[in-house]
Amino acid sequence: MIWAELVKNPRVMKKAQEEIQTCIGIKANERIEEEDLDKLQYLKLVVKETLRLHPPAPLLLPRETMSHIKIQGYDIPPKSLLMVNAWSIGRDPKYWENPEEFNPERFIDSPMDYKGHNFELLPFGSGRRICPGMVSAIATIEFSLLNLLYFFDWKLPDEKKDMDVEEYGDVTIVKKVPLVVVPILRH
Ligand code: HEM
Repeated sequence: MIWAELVKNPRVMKKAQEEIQTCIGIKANERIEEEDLDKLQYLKLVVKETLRLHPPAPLLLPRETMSHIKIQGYDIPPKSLLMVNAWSIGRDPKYWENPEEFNPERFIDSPMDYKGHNFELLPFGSGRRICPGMVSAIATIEFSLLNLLYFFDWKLPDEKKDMDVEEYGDVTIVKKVPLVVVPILRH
């Protein structure tokens, strides 16, 4: 979904590429190293904003209550199945300004993170069942994104006017209509 959002929001794609240009420049050996990621702030915000709008596991994993509990005035009996809708929380106007807008800048100077402490942003869940693959997943996504933005510009095929960001799935979700974008070599 990152590519769908970046192609739909060329301003964001340009800004992420300008940051790469400024902070990494053109590398003589043409190899991006993992340490290069430390220099990039905006690219990380792009990933965070994508996970807010498009959490790949939108309902996390189900929980079962062990005892009688009360949540926001509702009585929940023991052994009830609870689902947490991270997708909907990530778009709730009570917590997010212009929630449908793809705007990585919303995280500038914000302590909000996806590590399970901020319940407004839960793409990896929270608590003792939080995703154990989070660090590895983030490193892989950021590193792949950096490589693809460093080496290529991306655009819609000529016959396409706009990029849709509709999703589809159940436990995990993917882009509903397969992504078609054209890479243009930069270096
Ligand atoms: C963007 C990538 C990923 C996302 C968004 C994601 C998201 C999640 C979420 C939401 C949960 C449920 C957490 C909860 O209910 O509190 C979960 C569980 C889990 N994830 Fe991930 N995950 C990702 C990548 C990975 C990777 C790369 C691995 C393994 C290398 C992994 C392994 C697991 C495992 C084993 C669990 C079950 C943990 C348990 O039930 O105790 N995930 N993940």
